[in-house]
Amino acid sequence: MSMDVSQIEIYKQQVGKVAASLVTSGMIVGLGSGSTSACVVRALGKRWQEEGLRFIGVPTSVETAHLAQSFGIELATLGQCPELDLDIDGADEVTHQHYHLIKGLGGALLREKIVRYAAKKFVVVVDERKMVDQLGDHTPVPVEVTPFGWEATAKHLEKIGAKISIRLKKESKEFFLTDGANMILDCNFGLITEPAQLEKAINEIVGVMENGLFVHCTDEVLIAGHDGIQHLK
Ligand SMILES: O=C(CO)[C@H](O)[C@H](O)COP(=O)(O)O
Repeated sequence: MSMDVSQIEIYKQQVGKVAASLVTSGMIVGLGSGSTSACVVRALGKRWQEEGLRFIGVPTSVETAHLAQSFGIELATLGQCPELDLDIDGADEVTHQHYHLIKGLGGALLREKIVRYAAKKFVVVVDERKMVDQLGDHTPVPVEVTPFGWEATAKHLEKIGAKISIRLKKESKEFFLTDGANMILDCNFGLITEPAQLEKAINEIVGVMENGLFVHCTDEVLIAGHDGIQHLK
């Protein structure tokens, strides 16, 4: 679905504002990564500064931590706050049925998944381009691997059907490294019919830290599009 860049930006800001309205004072909130999550953090920052909203944020990336801190938002680690009331994060693909996700084009999938599973409720924020019938529609599955022996890990991934593209930094030909200093192998499996099985099969491979399939774990989806905001539960 092709769309004007400025229109997409407006959608992200709209959905960010609605997601931020779900946070109430006293909550412990997971703060996702990526450009849509950044809109949520900005909207929360505005509420923090203008309304005196007070909550504790648990960031899923260094970039998100810096953005939240720029508004004065109080942050904690999972060590300090192991149980979250709510986690709000973006996604690269969301299925219409069951709200299964592919995440990790922004490279924060391991921390995002850890934070998600520490939260009682998970709300996903997207624009309508991200909605698909089946995962693998237009996005590979990002797989976070430890750099030691990554070539062997890649061979195992190929054996289960992955066509691999090594994630590089945009500005150079160096390997992209996550906040945890791991590499990302973007794995194209075509259309994914059994996401739960694939999520498990990938994570059984030695050297794999985590993959970007989030299966049966989304509680609500906020979708910004030409009809306004849809709130699916
Ligand atoms: O999973 C993510 C980062 O690891 C992001 O949430 C996902 O890539 C969506 O990003 P954006 O909102 O910029 O499209």
